[in-house]
Amino acid sequence: MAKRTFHAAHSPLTGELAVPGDKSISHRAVIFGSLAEGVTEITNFLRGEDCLRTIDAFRAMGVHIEVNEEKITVYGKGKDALKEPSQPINLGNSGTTARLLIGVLAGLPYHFVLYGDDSLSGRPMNRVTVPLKKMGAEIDGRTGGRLLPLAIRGGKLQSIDYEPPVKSAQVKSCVLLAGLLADGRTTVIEKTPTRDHTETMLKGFGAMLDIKDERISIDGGQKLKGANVEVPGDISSAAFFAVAAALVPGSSLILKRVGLNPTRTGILDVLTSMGAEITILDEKVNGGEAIGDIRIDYAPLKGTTIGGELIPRLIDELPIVALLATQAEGETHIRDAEELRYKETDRIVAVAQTLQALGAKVEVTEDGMVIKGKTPLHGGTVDSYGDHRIGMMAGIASFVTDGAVALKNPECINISYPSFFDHLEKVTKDHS
Ligand SMILES: O=C(O)C1=C[C@@H](OP(=O)(O)O)[C@@H](O)[C@H](O)C1
Ligand SMILES: C=C(OP(=O)(O)O)C(=O)O
Repeated sequence: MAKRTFHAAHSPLTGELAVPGDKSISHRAVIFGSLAEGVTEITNFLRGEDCLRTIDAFRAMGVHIEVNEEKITVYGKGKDALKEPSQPINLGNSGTTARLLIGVLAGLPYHFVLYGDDSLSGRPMNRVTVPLKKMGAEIDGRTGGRLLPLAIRGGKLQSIDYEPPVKSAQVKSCVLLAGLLADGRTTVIEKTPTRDHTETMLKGFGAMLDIKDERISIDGGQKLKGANVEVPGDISSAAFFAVAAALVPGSSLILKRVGLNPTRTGILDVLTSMGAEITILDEKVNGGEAIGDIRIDYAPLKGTTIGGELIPRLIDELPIVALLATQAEGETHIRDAEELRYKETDRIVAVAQTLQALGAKVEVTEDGMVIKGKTPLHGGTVDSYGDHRIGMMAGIASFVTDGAVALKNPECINISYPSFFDHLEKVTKDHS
């Protein structure tokens, strides 16, 4: 079993770091490029395992996709050119590939079989199969179509008005993608906003959307046109080094060209409310997405309360926020975050167990956790549980532990941040 040791490193983080491309936007660029007519060039694409699964899935349907050092090129020929794959599609560990792809496949007149790794095979798919079956798709799978492997018989879909029972950009995106391929107007009703990259990119590929208050509507049958996408840095990856800088006295770190879409910047709100100094530099809009540099200056931290509409704006950052909270004066309450239980692991349990193993005081609640700070952390051996965000949280913990953190199963970090170890080495070597 592979193990990785993170030596305790307490010197300030300074200088600049460019984190890899945004995972959500990279997936979508391949999906829309494959459905579009014409060439789509994607720069700063995230070469993490999850996004490579999305490329493989469309290649299996006959889309020509070139992967070069500087860009990904998708030679889209429109959705009617997609072919029935001869083999089952392996989705690996990627929830986003699974949920968004199912929305596309439901609208194609073919048969598909989808499967994933152990983690993905335990994650709920009924959140997307329920609306798609209402639209007319035939889908079956384990436990009555709730879990992978799934078999899909796609075809003609009818439009629906649908209010997802969970706050999920994956579900919204799935229904909008199926709506694009359906007859009539499909509407997703979203009371709490979730990341809106699908809506932004659909427009960038030439589709018309009607967005009024909580209603996002799309008319089926619209043709997409290939477009170029420059993927911003992933704020969910930047969050690990932003937190590291916020943890180590004397740090002043600049994270370059990070996506600042307001549906994703909850982490910056939390860092600020806990006392860290955050400055945005050089902000601009590129392809409908805000982007800029983030400077994080260390300042003493205090506990906070995180819940409600903030949760979807930082759902993937909650593990690293929990580590931050161990070093803040007072209690931090995380509420309304039951969705964490349906990620790569039950992240409420995995975060609590990992931090407790390093000496933190974390109490698990039904929909979140309570973290008591400021608590000294010690070194130890922990497991990623195969969850990239847990593994990276453990790595960043070594900025505050009094001894080394040994991580079992570190390879999962390649899912979203293949250069994580190099970047960790860079910020520690440059400045220790
Ligand atoms: O749409 C997306 O790209 C994502 C949405 C979120 O999932 P949910 O939609 O399940 O909240 C997030 O956790 C995931 O990493 C990426
Ligand atoms: C939950 C995540 O991704 P996905 O749902 O795509 O597996 C994540 O990246 O933290």
